[in-house]
Amino acid sequence: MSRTFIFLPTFLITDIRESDTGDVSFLNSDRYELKKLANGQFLCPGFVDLHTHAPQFPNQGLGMGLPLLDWLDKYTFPLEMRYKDENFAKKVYHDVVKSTLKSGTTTACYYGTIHRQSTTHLAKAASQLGQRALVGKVNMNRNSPANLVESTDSSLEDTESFIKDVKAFENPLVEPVITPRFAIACDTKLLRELGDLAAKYNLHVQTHISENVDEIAYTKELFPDAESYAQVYDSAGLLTDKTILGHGVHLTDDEEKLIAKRGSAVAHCPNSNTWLRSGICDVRRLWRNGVKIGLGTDVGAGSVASIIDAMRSALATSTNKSFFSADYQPLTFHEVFYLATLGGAEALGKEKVIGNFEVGKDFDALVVDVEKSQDQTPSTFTYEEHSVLERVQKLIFCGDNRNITDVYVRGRLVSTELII
Ligand SMILES: Nc1nc2[nH]cnc2c(=O)[nH]1
Ligand SMILES: [Zn+2]
Repeated sequence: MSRTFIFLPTFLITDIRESDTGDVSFLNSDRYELKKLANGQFLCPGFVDLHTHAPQFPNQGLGMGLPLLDWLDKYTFPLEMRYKDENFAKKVYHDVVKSTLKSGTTTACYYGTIHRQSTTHLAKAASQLGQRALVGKVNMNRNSPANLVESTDSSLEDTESFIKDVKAFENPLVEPVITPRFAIACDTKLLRELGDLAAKYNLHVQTHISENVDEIAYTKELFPDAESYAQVYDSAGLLTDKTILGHGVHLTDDEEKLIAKRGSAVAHCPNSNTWLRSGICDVRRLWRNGVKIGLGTDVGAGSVASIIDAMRSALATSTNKSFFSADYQPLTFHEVFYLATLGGAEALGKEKVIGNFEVGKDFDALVVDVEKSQDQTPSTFTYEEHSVLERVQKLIFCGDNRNITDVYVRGRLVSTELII
């Protein structure tokens, strides 16, 4: 049975429905575009990727198995240095945005590099290709290779210029985000001034927290007076209800409660946590402590840029955790689907705009196709009798980009431009 969906030029989801008799002739006007879903297709809310590094895409799949700090030195920092070259950045970033859109990511939180102009190219690519995006110029003023260390003043000046550059696009879908890399790479003064900038411009903040045990030990050495890693960010005014903290694998209960109290969110990045052997994040404990959570791909520590993979990895890691903790209930496919959509929207405070198809929200949507096909385009094997819920399971457990036929952001079909 195919069904008719109605797309309105307002870009909003409306409550106009096909009449009971199936008569849609009243819609034969220029105001509406009718699309019939083919057998096996269903509409899915667009995915939210809460944490990914656009400059690291060329390194996908490299250095897996190294611990975080060695991986940064050996693979990540040498690549990020190359983004001093704006032409290199422009080319990579265009492909990155095309690739994440093709993966069904309608909203992405991107880290750039320390380079202001190159990171502006990333924001421009998202703006031109129609993605909803939060884009951050990374701040680093210590404990990093010389080519990636900024002075405190230039880091702040460039960040403020970057904010103005992105705001000048006047695209409500693309926002600058304050992005201290992590506490190891930023001193107290820089962190505090970045907290002030976030408040001055009412911006989101993104950074890393408690991903790896050596990282936590080094942070404690650098901030001996802080009660905890979370406290370092909190003292700088960086824990707000617009903050997204990447990972949070080894947070204590007290830290989780502080994060919840401030209204900050955690980006759960299970693929990355596996390949850098960082650990297994206890999503249920974060929920119990009241922390908002969504999913992140964390490319290039994560090897796959797709939130479908992030859902599958979240299921796999929580299942593995349950083997060793008898009372641990693995996540369900319903729960990871929530994390990939509405959970991500709530983490960003955008739940009134995106995350599902409630009337009045923007139409950020994917046409998903899980029907078996001669030409092997979709990657699943499905018969007509499979219900929509079964098709959703197939997408999560066996699907990939080939199952995403169309991508809409705020009612605009963006996937037609995505032939890479
Ligand atoms: N996974 C990951 N963790 C980090 N911590 C600081 N920088 C990074 C990064 O680029 N990737
Ligand atoms: Zn990261």
